[in-house]
Amino acid sequence: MSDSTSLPQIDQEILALIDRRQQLVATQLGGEDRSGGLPAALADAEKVAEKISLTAQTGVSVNARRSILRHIVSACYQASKPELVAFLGPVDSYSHLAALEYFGGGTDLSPVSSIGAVFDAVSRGDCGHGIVPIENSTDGRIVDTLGRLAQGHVNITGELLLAIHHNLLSLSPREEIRQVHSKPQALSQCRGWLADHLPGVELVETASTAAAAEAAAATPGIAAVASLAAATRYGLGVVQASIEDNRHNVTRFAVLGSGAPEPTGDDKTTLLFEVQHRPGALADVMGIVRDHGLNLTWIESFPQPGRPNEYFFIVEFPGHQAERAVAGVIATLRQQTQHLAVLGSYPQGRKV
Ligand SMILES: O=C(O)C(=O)C[C@]1(C(=O)O)C=C[C@@H](O)C=C1
Repeated sequence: MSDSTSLPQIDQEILALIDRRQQLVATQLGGEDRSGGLPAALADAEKVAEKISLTAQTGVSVNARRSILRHIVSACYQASKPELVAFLGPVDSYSHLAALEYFGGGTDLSPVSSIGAVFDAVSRGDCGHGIVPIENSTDGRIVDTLGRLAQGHVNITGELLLAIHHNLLSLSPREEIRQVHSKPQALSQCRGWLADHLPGVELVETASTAAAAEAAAATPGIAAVASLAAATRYGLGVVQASIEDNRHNVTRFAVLGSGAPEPTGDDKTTLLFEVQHRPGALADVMGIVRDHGLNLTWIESFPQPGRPNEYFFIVEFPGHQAERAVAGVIATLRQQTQHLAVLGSYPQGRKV
């Protein structure tokens, strides 16, 4: 066989194998919520890529194997149960990078212009899932996300922890930068660096870091705080890489949907509730969680719009609502709090 005939033939064989794989995925998925299994299938594909790479002495790199297999896995899911995933765009925002990591590059991703629009797309059913930032290790909670979670209508079905490295991007050299644009959270995560290196330069808030990159690409003298992927996409120079104040800057993303994932043995549960306006009410809630042997991993309070001195609380702890201890906490809290909502029990997120 000559090279010119063998390569197309191999490509045909690869595609035929992918079709075979997709048919198997379609059979296995049946009526199930496809995204329950997708992150696990992507993780399995990564293990296969690593295992094969250990025995193969030559050939394509581990990274290439990893991304090819991940793409095949998500494309098979997409072909078996098509759906759209909404994220805060435009493309190459951190939310986009989180969506690619969680759902793989074979899933159809739909950019929208705000966090609220992600919630709208999922609650209206235009998109099967959405992904939104919920908490950052430097800057804390993402208020827009908590406000919309409090309104109900969608569940949390998964999470992902993404390492965030910000970059100063521009068409211009540093000395010609007059304005720095970005999402308030990104500006805040770099405020020390910006104060030290660009004192007095105007900071301009945008709807997302990728929207800032678009603005920087349109006008010399404007810089954006955004991802390296955005630099490539929008044709910007990297004036300075890694300008986040905290080297271990991580943003936790919540995956939104309407389903309820099955227990995996490594899950967490998120609850939202109001407590009565009396001394010790919140301490009582914490006591209930402790008495069931559970360890609170997150607690946030935020004001109820239009009701002074009244707060929602959001708490997270390990375990699934199908497990006895978690079910016990939920049942007791239902009696002792107001408007308790289980926002979701879902697999603990991995950090990438
Ligand atoms: O603007 C983006 O690129 C986003 O995806 C949003 C967002 C956020 O609001 O936290 C996500 C991750 C980073 O923390 C900075 C910005």
